[in-house]
Amino acid sequence: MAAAVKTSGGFCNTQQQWLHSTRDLFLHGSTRSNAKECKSKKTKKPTSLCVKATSAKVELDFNDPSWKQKFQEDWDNRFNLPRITDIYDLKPRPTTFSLKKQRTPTGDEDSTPMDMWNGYVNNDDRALMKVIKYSSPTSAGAECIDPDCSWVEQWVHRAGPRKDIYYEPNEVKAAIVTCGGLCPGLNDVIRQVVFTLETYGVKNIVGIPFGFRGFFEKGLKEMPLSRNLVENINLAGGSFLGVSRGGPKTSEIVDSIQARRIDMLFVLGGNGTHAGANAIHDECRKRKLKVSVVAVPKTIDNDIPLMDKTFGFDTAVEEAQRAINSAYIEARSAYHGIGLVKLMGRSSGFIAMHASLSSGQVDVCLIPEVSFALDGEYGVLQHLEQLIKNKGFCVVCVAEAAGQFTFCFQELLQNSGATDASGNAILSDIGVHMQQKIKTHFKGIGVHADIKYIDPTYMVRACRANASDAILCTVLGQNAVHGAFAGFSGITSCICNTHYVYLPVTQVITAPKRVNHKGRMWHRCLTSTGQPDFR
Ligand SMILES: Nc1ncnc2c1ncn2[C@@H]1O[C@H](COP(=O)(O)OP(=O)(O)OP(=O)(O)O)[C@@H](O)[C@H]1O
Ligand SMILES: O=P(O)(O)OC[C@H]1O[C@](O)(CO)[C@@H](O)[C@@H]1O
Ligand SMILES: [Mg+2]
Repeated sequence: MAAAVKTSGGFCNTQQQWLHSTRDLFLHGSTRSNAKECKSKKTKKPTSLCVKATSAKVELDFNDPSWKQKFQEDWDNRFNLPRITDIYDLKPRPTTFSLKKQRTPTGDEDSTPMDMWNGYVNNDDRALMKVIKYSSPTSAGAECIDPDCSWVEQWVHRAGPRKDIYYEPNEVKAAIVTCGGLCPGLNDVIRQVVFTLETYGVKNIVGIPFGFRGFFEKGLKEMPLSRNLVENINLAGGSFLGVSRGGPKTSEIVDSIQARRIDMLFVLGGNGTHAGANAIHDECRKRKLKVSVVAVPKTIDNDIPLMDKTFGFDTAVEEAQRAINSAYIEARSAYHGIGLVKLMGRSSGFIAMHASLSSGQVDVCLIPEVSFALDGEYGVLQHLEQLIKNKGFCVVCVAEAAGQFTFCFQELLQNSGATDASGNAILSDIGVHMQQKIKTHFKGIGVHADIKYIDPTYMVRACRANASDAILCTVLGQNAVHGAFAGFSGITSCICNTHYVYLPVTQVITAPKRVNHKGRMWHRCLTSTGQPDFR
């Protein structure tokens, strides 16, 4: 049987545009490069969310006894980490990274590594990407490779310090850049990258101001960084270096990297930034530059595939549930109160779903992955009417992309086709739209309704990282530096299945991760809200 596989956990009956399972990433590689449905309806131009799949697609014949081996070989090829030694003939040297430092009689630290220390990661160490073996494709949220769900094994490379390194620390110039929108934890990562570089013995560390623009804009000077300078930056939100969207062409960035003699570039950002980091890595390879480009996945949206979560997401959820709490208090205290909260998430509903779950105060959660009608017998407005009648008040949480970007469904709101400096589509305001619709509906039926609309927008991301994000940032930042010294480039430092790993950037820029509407988490959210199907 060829691999025209049944789709479990997809978003529409026709060919799925937004694929989210590992099985899909493997089997449907070529469907993703069909950008037809990703085109903006108005401009007919592909949106920047449609990044072409770079992974090879292997047709699997499940009657072939060696299909598992073929699958695994393709997997290993795709998840193999690119190294600077792929293009450069280099000899490694023993690492200078050691936590068991010997002390000289003067009390100064000597960075000579102790041979006996067993704290290094072997290049062949791996972590399992998936740990559930579904017995059937019909199991909730099943992600299966073959029709019988018989195969699970998928390994990725473990992150951490290696015994051998490919750079002389005292000759290294390392640069850090933070791109895209703000995200809690950016400063924590910057700080840990600097600390770890210094632990290796790097003296020349700089920050590139205001994202990729800092490579280009005249008047933006790189900032020398040191442990002393970044010691306390994690106590505040934002980015110590500044962020931006848009910016120069890849070739101009690499010209600048060459001119500045940068050996290691740490790129902190979301899916757009990762696409940029990959392009920089490719261009450096083309020019045969010995530069390690290492990304750290940042985005409150949590929409980068294959990883458990991106840093900043937990904090954003925590802040978002404060807004929900306020909406709940307002709604509960008003006669026929309706609390409405709109939460960020450019193309996915993770923040809305998790904040709804964590607050436990939401009656209706609306996300872009699940279509819904506002009007009609089974629409949201009819349900709100019932809630007001039965309970006296209610709370609605809507993701900013809800009713938009659904591709497979009827969209509620049309976008203007306008894009931001990075090429991301600018969304219509679903919150304001819903507020108006609710008002009109209740007026129309002659029932009093007191709507309190809260749009916390930038408040969920302009804050300092919470404890769990701070730990994640610490580990990811340190591992990014270990990855660069180990000679990897074009990788991202992330967490998969609770383990810290490196993934090739090519594997995480195929398409944004979206909530699996057939997955257990969304079903838990529905159990919590008690909302019906709005179609
Ligand atoms: N496909 C691409 N190729 C090269 N560079 C890109 C690409 N997409 C985006 N970039 C660059 O990456 C940077 C950040 O992109 P973007 O504004 O989309 O934010 P992001 O990294 O996705 O983060 P956020 O989650 O905040 O949106 C921008 O400077 C943009 O020019
Ligand atoms: O207004 P800005 O800074 O361009 O960013 C808004 C977008 O950035 C994010 O915070 C992260 O991608 C989205 O949730 C949101 O749509
Ligand atoms: Mg993005």
